[in-house]
Amino acid sequence: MSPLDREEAELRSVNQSRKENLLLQVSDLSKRFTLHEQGGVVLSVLDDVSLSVAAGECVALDGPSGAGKSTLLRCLYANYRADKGRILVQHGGEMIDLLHADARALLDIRRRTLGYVSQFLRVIPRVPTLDVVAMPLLSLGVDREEARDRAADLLRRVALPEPLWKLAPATFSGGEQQRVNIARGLVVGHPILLLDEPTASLDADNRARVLELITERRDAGAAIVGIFHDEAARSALATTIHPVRSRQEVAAA
Ligand SMILES: Nc1ncnc2c1ncn2[C@@H]1O[C@H](COP(=O)(O)OP(=O)(O)OP(=O)(O)O)[C@@H](O)[C@H]1O
Repeated sequence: MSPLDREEAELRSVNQSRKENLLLQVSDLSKRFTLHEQGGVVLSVLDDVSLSVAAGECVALDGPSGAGKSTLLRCLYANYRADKGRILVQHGGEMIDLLHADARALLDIRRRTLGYVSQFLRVIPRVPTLDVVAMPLLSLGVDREEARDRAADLLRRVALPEPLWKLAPATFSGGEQQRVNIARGLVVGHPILLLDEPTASLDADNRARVLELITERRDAGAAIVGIFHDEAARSALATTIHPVRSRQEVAAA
């Protein structure tokens, strides 16, 4: 393909994204790991993955253990750098390719547009839960009182008992930590959400609360990509199932 043809194809795909209100468009994404400490073995995990997510859609990544679901989610958050392909994200009215975004642009995309709820809570020690949840809003410049009010609303929605709000979450149970993680991940109201097993450690009541929250976000127009091993979560949330099938091709160095 000549540079001119490529430019034209890119323009066509950007215009198409606008028309369909695609918030995330992934094309031909590949990722390999080179295990330098194990003889330089190369593990080919993602091979030409393409998917797109419009406002109000939830794509569930499906595939056996080791297929590359978490790797794909991490690539979409640019935690892992994909080797090839495009990850177009609608940010500030433009489609921006995460693979070519510089550190400053990436930070802004993560602050405003792209939210990620990992499986486990990672926080700065000794910060009270209410501030942990309010922090993403503070980093956007939201006033402290308003940030804390919005954090409190979410902690109420996930039924985290109020006496715990002033404590740091390090000693909380697995399910409590997961609910803090979800509250923090949803507090900004990012238009694109990446969810890695958001209900894995929750009992039935708390799972239902969290699913209701995420469903509300989806129906309000968020574009979601998630891993949901939990069948109840998947059937409540997914509008599309996207199979992930790693070829698990291993090559010697
Ligand atoms: N940082 C890394 N370095 C080397 N290999 C990795 C790395 N991260 C993932 N892998 C490999 O990539 C493959 C896919 O892993 P991944 O965690 O994405 O699978 P998954 O589909 O999410 O599995 P599960 O459902 O068990 O969580 C695995 O073989 C794993 O060993």
